[in-house]
Amino acid sequence: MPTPRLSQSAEAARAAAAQAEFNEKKWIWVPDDKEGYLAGWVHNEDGEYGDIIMAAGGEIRRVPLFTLSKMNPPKFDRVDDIADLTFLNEASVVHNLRLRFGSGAIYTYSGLFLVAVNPYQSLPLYSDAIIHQYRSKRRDENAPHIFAVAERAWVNMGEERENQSILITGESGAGKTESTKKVIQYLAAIATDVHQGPSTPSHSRSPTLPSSQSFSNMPSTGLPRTNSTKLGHAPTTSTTGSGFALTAKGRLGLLERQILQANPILEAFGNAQTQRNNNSSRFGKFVRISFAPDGSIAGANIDWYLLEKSRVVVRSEAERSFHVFYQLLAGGLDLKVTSWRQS
Ligand SMILES: Nc1ncnc2c1ncn2[C@@H]1O[C@H](COP(=O)(O)OP(=O)(O)OP(=O)(O)O)[C@@H](O)[C@H]1O
Repeated sequence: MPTPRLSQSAEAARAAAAQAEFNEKKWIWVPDDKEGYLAGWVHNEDGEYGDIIMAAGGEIRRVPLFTLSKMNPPKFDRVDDIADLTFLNEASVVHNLRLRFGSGAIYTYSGLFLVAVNPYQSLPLYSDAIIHQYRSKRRDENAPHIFAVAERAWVNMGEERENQSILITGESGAGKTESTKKVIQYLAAIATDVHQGPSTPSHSRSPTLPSSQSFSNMPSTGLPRTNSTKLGHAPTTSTTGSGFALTAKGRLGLLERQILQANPILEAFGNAQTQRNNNSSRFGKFVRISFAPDGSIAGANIDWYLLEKSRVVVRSEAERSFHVFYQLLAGGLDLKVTSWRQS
């Protein structure tokens, strides 16, 4: 057996020490108004209450025992899949997401789901190189990522010959619209790969039946009143750049570009600055992408629901109307379009 490298043995020693320290005490999470949860250990239990020594500072807090949550051993820190935690409680989930976020990992699995924590800054996570890193890989071969979800849907479509859906949900400003764009970016790149050539890696077989994948990003209330846009016969006039013009294999096909470039138009008419989000979608969106038997994109359809039309005439003072009005004014005044679009 090869001798472990120093860094590996140092890491193992650190883990063993952390585990030994953990074993010495009854570690728990204490709810905290400011921090959410703080680490501590039980010093003394007395009926329904316990005296807890807080890990940061050594302060002793007397709290009801039912408010405490069990802590997972340190080997579970930064685990890729929350479902792997021994103690699956809110405090442990928040702790894991926080640790991961602190080291730049905004994505974490939770069983079949993917949790995305909005970084509110541009991270180098969506380049062509990263697309290739996720292409044809199983979920456990890479760190959690929205591309892995898109890849899984793609592979399932081919293997099961069934339509696939990806539901993206969250509160306003959580990152639903951005996540939807990343899924489309990935699928467009894959489809272009299929178009362009033979280097499709092993497990990424092309689907053998026409099929479709859909993504919805919908408000949670009300009956849908839908409108729909078909892509595939669109005029050749170009729209503003999508930011996804090229894949590592070359230029995207016309359809792939149309799908990506529809977003700025939709966002101009349906998005507005709110107090929570500078580019808030004021409508629900259902994107359907159809694939041809060879795996290339055959067409796309976008349904939209429940546009908040009242925003045109009434809104709070701190918010704005739909972007398009400001863009028209800016264009008319020969000014630069304001920076509502960040990507
Ligand atoms: N993965 C990401 N990387 C970098 N920034 C992001 C990411 N996701 C979201 N953001 C930032 O957060 C902002 C809000 O995200 P987004 O518009 O996707 O939220 P949303 O959930 O669609 O909100 P709403 O329901 O109000 O439309 C984006 O404009 C962007 O600045």
